[in-house]
Amino acid sequence: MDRPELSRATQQIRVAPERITACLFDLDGVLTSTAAQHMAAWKQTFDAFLREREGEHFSPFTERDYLEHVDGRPRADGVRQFLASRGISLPEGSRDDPPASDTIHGLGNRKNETLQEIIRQRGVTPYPGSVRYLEAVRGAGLAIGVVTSSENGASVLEAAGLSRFVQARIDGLVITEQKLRGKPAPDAFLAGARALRVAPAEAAVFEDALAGVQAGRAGGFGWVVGVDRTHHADELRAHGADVVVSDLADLLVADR
Ligand SMILES: O=P(O)(O)OC[C@H]1O[C@@H](O)[C@H](O)[C@@H](O)[C@@H]1O
Repeated sequence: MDRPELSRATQQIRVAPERITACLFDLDGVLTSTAAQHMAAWKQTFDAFLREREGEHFSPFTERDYLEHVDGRPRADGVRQFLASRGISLPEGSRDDPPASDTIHGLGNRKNETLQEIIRQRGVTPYPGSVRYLEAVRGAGLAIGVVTSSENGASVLEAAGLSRFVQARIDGLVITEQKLRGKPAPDAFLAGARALRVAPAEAAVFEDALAGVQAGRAGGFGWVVGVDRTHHADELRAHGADVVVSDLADLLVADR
């Protein structure tokens, strides 16, 4: 006869394949719901810029533009890549350009002002399934790192109450400081693995951005998990995800 209490007691929760000893999480859209806030800030910034330049009949910034050119990439790379897709080139400028300047960095800083205002209004929420997964990963004794292109990484983690899980953080500021190439290059994830003292083959990458899964694949990571919150699972697979889930809690499988 089946004895449910007994089988529950003997169930183990498996969080990742056996070879994995460390987990490297992207932040926006993977642990916190801030990907939508980034997208909204980029849309406001680029639409105002394009309207000013091209008049009322400008072609607006779309979700597709975000996924292909901006999502997951460091701020200035996103500006450069999106403008290039529209055949626009601006002077590079420098990191401390005022937000009003029409330079790559000025436009990036304009977006950052808008992002911070949106975050002030809406706050930062962690995905409940991601918190459950982080708890399970920590409980299983795996190391945890966050690898995000965002220069706001530390404050977003703190506001979401997730800093307590994180043993190593590679964020947009570290990427600039250490002159790492941004995603889709694997550099930031490789730096995360080094910080946790694991080989890439022993580490898992969790990413919602096409550029991010591409970086995980390029770095030779042991398990690349795509997180699909905007119906782009096939593209995540095509860019290198081994598995795609819609929520990290879906990875918590009972293993008897
Ligand atoms: O402008 P920030 O906060 O430095 O963020 C840079 C990029 O960080 C990534 O995490 C986001 O996916 C992108 O949307 C964002 O543009």
